[in-house]
Amino acid sequence: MDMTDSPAVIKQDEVEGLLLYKDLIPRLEVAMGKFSKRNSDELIQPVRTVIPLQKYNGFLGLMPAYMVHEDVLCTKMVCFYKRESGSTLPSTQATVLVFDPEYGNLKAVINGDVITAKRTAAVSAISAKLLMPGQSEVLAILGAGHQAVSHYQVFTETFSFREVRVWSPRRETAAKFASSVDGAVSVCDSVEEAVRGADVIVTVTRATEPVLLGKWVKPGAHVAAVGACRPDWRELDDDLMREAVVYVDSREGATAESGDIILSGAEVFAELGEVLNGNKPAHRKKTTVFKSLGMGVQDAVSAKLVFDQWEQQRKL
Ligand SMILES: NC(=O)C1=CN([C@@H]2O[C@H](COP(=O)(O)OP(=O)(O)OC[C@H]3O[C@@H](n4cnc5c(N)ncnc54)[C@H](O)[C@@H]3O)[C@@H](O)[C@H]2O)C=CC1
Ligand SMILES: O=C(O)C1=NCCCC1
Repeated sequence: MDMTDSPAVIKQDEVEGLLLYKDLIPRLEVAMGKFSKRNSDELIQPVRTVIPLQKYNGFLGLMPAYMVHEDVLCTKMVCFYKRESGSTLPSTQATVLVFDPEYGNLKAVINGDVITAKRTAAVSAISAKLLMPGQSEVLAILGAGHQAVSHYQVFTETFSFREVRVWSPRRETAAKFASSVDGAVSVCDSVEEAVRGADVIVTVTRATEPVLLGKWVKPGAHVAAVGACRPDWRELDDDLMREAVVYVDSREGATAESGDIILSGAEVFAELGEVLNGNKPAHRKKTTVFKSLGMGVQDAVSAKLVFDQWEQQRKL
């Protein structure tokens, strides 16, 4: 591609076909490991800038990242909203801009919704691979929207659960989710019913108050907590946050943005990257929480994969 060319525009259905978990997961592991080394000669990713859209109960997040080993410079722009429980509007909408790091020209405008869905789910799967109990048989998913679908896909592709359960505040939303995926899913009427005895719990809700209480969580279970990405929003209660060993994607992100961490006063034990680097242990036998906030480097490796494959296909 020449630097005077118009940028490629890569749409949602194309991204869907180009971004596969088998390619994404190892690259995310490398990127998170490098991030945790904090070597600015290799990788730069500041905490995202968040602009409130007060009139619309929303936020714009700007998520730039530069990664030398992948030679990728990009920024995601993601709008996310506090929605009513029954709203059918999307909670997040995203676009990723990819630049040539040498010259600064815009190379691609990529739909960011599939990237956001898949890279978030892939990172939760990495957390589970490291932290879930050895014999994990039951997966519970709280929330039944976009992230629930991508989490279901990668968790069932990567692990073998005997049972998968789902809960949503509206039963019909959970039932619709269950009938849309390939495979059996039990629809639960309460959070307690969904999580009792579960080995792995994924929280992918729009909740702003705790929905998952520590007293319902089996000791030793792993929780991948994906929602509640504002300092005053919660998905998990204080009991769970204080009893669990807490892992995060980025310490700076978590201590700036996670209501579950800030308001509970829970201590962050490690970043996933530190575990991947062998610098911190994975406490598989203890109750663990992975608090995900999302990182620009995760979008950057995803965008690079999509763009490289899009270019290859164009040459055929
Ligand atoms: N950590 C990260 O990197 C990312 C986090 N997110 C967050 O993940 C969450 C889920 O995102 P999407 O699946 O795209 O949203 P979505 O709007 O597609 O689905 C959210 C689901 O949450 C449930 N829900 C709605 N209101 C609720 C309430 N008051 N209490 C409990 N459950 C409720 C419903 O089942 C709904 O389908 C959101 O909070 C979003 O901001 C999204 C992208 C990346
Ligand atoms: O990383 C992301 O992308 C998001 N994180 C928190 C909320 C919306 C999107």
